[in-house]
Amino acid sequence: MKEITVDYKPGLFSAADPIAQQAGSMIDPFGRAVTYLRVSVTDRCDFRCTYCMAENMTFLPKKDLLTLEELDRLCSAFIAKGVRKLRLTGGEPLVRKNIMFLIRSLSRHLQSGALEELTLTTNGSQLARYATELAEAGVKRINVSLDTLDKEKFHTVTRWGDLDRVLDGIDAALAAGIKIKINAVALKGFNEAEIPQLLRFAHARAMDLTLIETMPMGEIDEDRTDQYLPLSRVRQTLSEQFTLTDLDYKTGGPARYVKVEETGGKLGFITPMTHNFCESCNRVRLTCTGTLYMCLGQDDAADLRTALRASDDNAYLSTVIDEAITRKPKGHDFIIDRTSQRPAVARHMSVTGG
Ligand SMILES: Nc1nc2c(ncn2[C@@H]2O[C@H](COP(=O)(O)OP(=O)(O)OP(=O)(O)O)[C@@H](O)[C@H]2O)c(=O)[nH]1
Ligand SMILES: C[S@@+](CC[C@H](N)C(=O)[O-])C[C@H]1O[C@@H](n2cnc3c(N)ncnc32)[C@H](O)[C@@H]1O
Ligand code: SF4
Ligand code: SF4
Repeated sequence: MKEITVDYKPGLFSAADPIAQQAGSMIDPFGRAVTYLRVSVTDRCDFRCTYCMAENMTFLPKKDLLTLEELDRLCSAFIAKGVRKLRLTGGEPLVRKNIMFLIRSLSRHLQSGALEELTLTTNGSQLARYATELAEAGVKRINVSLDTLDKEKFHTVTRWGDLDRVLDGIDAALAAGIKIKINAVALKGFNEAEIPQLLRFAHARAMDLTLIETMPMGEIDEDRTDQYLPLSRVRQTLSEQFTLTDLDYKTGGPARYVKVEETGGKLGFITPMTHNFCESCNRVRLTCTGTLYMCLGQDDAADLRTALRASDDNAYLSTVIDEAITRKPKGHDFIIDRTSQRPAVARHMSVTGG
């Protein structure tokens, strides 16, 4: 982690940008406004998905985690600086103890109008328990990760997961009035042939489906080459069965959407490997220890925990965030190629929550 020197000059990188002139905006060196914060509230999870975690993970000691009050203070500081969309991730966000305390507390920013969306990305295992409370707290839309509808394959890819629990969770969230988008990582030779079935499953329940290219994160020996499936290939195959019409629909996330005419639903493609979307990046990531990553695919980070604990006043914290934003890189350097000498990003996806 780089040491931070606070030498921030407001407007230094953004004087020409009209958005920058709005009070509180965070503009990076490439003129991109940071309006989306993803917060990994825990590094722990009740699954061990093969593309995300190692089989034997060592988790952070609980004493190293920010408290829920501290996470609230950090999120609120970002909202004061222009964040309009906040997504809780993990690890699995719903396994963090008392998570509803944080969600209920953050929902005040929805009520005040400062925040447009408070949402989460979840593996769905705890949704049956939390769906009603989430809806009551103002969560209108969530993303649920689901790579296969085959019980045994589900257990294989998640190592620990139970498909029926997730399906029950999805039903409970839909019944509570929460909109769902299904996220599926496209995995070569694993769920490739099943994508039409996933599509029909999602669209029959008025859920969008987003496919994701696997990214090379994790230990150096956790090579993703065997799992990687370019979505250009998936789209080509799907277009032999379905009529796909490009849409201009935007969520603030990285997916590009098409309408599937036969099912009437939306299908999104998240293509960090084949069609990099970094030029429109609007997001940064906060971990449960208060580390701020300016890019999912880079190691540079800022220590916000120290800044947070240095003073009860947010002024110093705000200058540290501003300085970090000046270091937001242009994009990632992911390469999936076993012959490449370039290492993958060494942290697991669960640290930054995808
Ligand atoms: N390379 C890269 N991948 C990202 C980024 N944001 C999201 N992803 C990938 O997309 C996946 C799905 O993200 P979600 O957690 O569903 O969030 P989202 O795509 O912003 O969700 P929506 O608000 O529904 O658009 C993540 O798990 C990552 O794998 C990003 O900034 N860079
Ligand atoms: C890290 S998980 C955290 C939230 C929650 N546990 C879940 O699974 O939805 C967030 C997202 O990251 C995705 N993901 C994990 N590892 C990935 C990888 N190597 N490449 C692409 N996406 C990945 C997962 O499929 C999931 O949709
Ligand atoms: S993708 Fe989500 S559910 Fe799967 S191991 Fe990672 S954090 Fe857990
Ligand atoms: S890889 Fe980095 S720069 Fe590109 S979209 Fe993701 S966070 Fe933004």
